Amino acid sequence: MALAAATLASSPRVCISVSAAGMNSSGLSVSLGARRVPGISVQIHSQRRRIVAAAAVARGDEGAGKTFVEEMRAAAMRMHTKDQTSEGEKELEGPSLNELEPNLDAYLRFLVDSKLIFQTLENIVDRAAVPWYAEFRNTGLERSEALKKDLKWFSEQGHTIPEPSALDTKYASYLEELSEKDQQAFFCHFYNMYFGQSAGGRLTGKKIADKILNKKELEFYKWEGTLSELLQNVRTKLNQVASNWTREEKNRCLEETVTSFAYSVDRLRKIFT
Ligand code: HEM
Repeated sequence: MALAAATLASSPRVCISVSAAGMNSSGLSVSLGARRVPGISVQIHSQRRRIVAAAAVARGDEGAGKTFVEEMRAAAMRMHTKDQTSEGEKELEGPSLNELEPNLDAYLRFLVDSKLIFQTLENIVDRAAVPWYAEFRNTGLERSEALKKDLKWFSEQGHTIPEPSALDTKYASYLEELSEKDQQAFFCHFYNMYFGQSAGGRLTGKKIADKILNKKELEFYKWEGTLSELLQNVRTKLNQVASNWTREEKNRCLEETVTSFAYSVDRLRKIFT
């Protein structure tokens, strides 16, 4: 099957190349490195290698003394396109998100999918099958309750709330599985979902609200307390936990950034199609 890089890469600000080579009839399913992830197909080997190599460079030269969260952030920034942030390294392929109109039905689907993923992350840390997950309960960054309120509001406005997409349903299962089998990789998703939402997620939400919601600020983009402090508390805890990880475990976490972006970028992209 022809390369479907276009599926994600030609969409606004999307920077992950996607291969359809392993698609099955139910949609997308391709192995991600050694791990098989149902639901999304991404050519990641070279990207993962680049992220780990860049992390090594950062530790050696430019970033000696970097905390692990700084390493995770650097890996995430590398996955951005240059127009998203000055630290982005990817070329923009296709039109910029700013040039496209968001679609309200698609945005509702995005909110439903986001609720599913945040709820999954929050359930996992609440259950704390791995004891240190409990450190990340009630951080103040939780988003599922806020999204519940937003969806109730849309429903009251007469909108039909859709079911979660098949892809994000699979992503939720993937996170459940990862949380049991690979704590380090799981925490990469945790980090990117919450920190991404507080940065680019907020910017995108504002642009969408300006265009199609008459500037209404959704609860999804509001935090109780001072956001910078909430983020800093979580950074501190993440650094504490990661201080017990081997270099190999840290690298596994960094490599997972590619998969985390693949799912989130796909979720975002659909708002504009
Ligand atoms: C439309 C798409 C996006 C835009 C416009 C965007 C933009 C940004 C911007 C402006 C920053 C702040 C850079 C700075 O500190 O100066 C940022 C940070 C970040 N973004 Fe994105 N981003 C997008 C998508 C994503 C996605 C899909 C993820 C991952 C799921 C993500 C994860 C992150 C993370 C982890 C940070 C670092 C936050 C921190 O250090 O507190 N971003 N992004």
